[in-house]
Amino acid sequence: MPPRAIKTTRSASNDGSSKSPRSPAITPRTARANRVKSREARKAPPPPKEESESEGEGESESESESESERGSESESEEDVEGGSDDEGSESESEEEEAQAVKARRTGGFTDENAKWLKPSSKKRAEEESDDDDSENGTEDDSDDSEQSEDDEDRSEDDDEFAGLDGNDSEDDGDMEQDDSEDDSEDDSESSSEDELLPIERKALKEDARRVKEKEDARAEQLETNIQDDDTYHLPDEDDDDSVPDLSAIQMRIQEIVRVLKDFKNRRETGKSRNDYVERLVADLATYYGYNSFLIRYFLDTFSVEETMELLEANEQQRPVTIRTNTLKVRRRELAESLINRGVNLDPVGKWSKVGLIVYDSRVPIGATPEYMAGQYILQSASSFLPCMALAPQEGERVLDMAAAPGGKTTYLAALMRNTGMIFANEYQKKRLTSLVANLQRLGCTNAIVCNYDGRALPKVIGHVDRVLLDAPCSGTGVIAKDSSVKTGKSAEDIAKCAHLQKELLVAAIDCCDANSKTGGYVVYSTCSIAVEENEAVVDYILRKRDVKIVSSGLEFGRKGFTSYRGKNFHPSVEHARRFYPHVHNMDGFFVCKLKKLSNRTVPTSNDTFDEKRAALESGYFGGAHDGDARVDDANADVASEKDQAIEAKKRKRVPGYVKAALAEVGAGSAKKTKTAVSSRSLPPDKKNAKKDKKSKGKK
Ligand SMILES: C[S@@+](CC[C@H](N)C(=O)[O-])C[C@H]1O[C@@H](n2cnc3c(N)ncnc32)[C@H](O)[C@@H]1O
Repeated sequence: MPPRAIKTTRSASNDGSSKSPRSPAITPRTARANRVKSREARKAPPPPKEESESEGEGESESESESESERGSESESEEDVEGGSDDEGSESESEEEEAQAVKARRTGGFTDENAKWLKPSSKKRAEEESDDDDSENGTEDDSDDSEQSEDDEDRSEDDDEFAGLDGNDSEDDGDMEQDDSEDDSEDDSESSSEDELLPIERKALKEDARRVKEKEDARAEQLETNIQDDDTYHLPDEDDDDSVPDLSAIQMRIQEIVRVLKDFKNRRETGKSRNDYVERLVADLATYYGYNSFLIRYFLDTFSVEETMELLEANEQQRPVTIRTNTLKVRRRELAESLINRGVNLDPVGKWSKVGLIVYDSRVPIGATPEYMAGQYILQSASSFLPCMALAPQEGERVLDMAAAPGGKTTYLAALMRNTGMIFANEYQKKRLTSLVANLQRLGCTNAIVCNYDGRALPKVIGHVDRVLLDAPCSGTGVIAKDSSVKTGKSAEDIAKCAHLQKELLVAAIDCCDANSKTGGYVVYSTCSIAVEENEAVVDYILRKRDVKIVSSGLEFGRKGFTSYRGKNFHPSVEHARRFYPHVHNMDGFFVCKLKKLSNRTVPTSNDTFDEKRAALESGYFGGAHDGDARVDDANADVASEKDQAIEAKKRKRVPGYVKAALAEVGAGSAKKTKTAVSSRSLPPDKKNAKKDKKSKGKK
């Protein structure tokens, strides 16, 4: 039978996110929003399938995992089976069938990734908002460069309101007239009125009163907007504990964002930027249900507009994606089988040959015969990326250091066509069951499951050709999946994760054989968007081991940060890739590929000379607290005592590349500059203490 067209009964456009069979999670924000009376009336009824599925997912993901245990996957059987049961009950209308036939005739994979990569165009707030154009005007501003457009929107809105104002007064007049007419009608008892029952007359009056009330409210809002056009008066802190008025908070958020965009002209005299930002932090935290730490963190990492986009994207579920297990079936064959079962799907995009996006399905996608037979696995699209970056070769020895539930291990096995050997390690015993189950279901016969703390592995398995470290993390990239992250993560949690991640990455590098004929690569990934867990970790490893960052070969994704809040990272960190829910409509992810240059446990290779010198010139060694942090980190390393001794010796010497680089930038003697660097890097209080000590000594 010739392969049939894949485009089928999809009734909506290919933008993925809002058409996904997964429901939006019931987040604190949406739950609260439901309580806001003014919104209730406007809310579209949710699709019937939503509740059960999001609950299922929530349950499976809120398993008592500490942040260091958090998995980014939804491959476990429970997750999957919670999936699409209700979809099975969806009745098929004739119209749908007709559309299906039509779509089938059009034929073939569409592979239009661009469409799918865009998050759903309509933002939730917009969907929920009423027809108030002033709100829409502001929220439509998703682009950083849209300041002027925003202003345009504003003025249009204002015009529209101005029109309304005029109408309003007319309406008011009419209203009053109506009222008086009503009254006079009541008095004169016209013939039609005569026919009305008293209760009907009362209802008519009530209707008229409501219309008037609505018009008054609009007029009032218009006035507010006109006032706000120039400056926005920041209201005093809410200090009552009553249920927050989300509509008011939403309006205030918009106003504050508007002020921050043109602070000079729009701020209230006497209020600082910080006053506005702090209010914004509090309002966003209330509106979206986060702790203020995380909101502040996002605002420190992204622009205000981008933070808002991220927060909105976190309110929507990502599209459901599956990965074809090419050990058992080709994607086209799988797609055909699933289409025959009533699954509406498409390829995820040109960048993947194995991924399919599932729009909706008449059968539970985690319980089809094809699923049971291991022809596919439910896997988030961003989880494909680290495996693609690692690109394991047939016959190699590969280590997957943190493997459960096995989404990536099974992909590695498929890429290696079940040849060579994969060490699939998982530290948590209880997670081994899902790992083993997935390996068995998908028919991976080249994997050995082991149960070690990843940090101990260099002593256990020695050298392999490639290592994947999909590290345990804070999960700040997968908030749409696990809303507990919104309130459950603190700066301390992120610091703890970062510490473990550094130790695991040192071990990952030590397990990798720099002399491998085909490999010598390590891929580091997380489902966090926190810089401390990503760029800071790979920047650290550049100083700890003889490695360099290389291109991951991934076609898309944003560059890694080379500086963050006053800290400079090694310039090559830009080769790392960041993926975001609001940009790529994927789970937030970080992927970095490293090439091991030698098996030494200290970074001595000449290959890194240029990068280091460039880094030095760009202030890599000169950041305020950076210098200290680097030395502290070095002491906290898990390297052997011997390595540490070698390193201490090295630190006493001024390395050649430092001398050369310093000479090049015209600094005095290396010794002098070194002292200068170390004292510059002391925090002010320590500097003063040092001064005090000196002057005391002199006395
Ligand atoms: C992000 S999840 C891995 C997801 C997996 N790679 C996949 O694609 O299915 C991180 C895993 O690291 C495990 N883990 C936590 N601490 C570890 C350690 N010290 N050594 C090894 N694994 C650890 C967690 O239990 C968790 O299963």
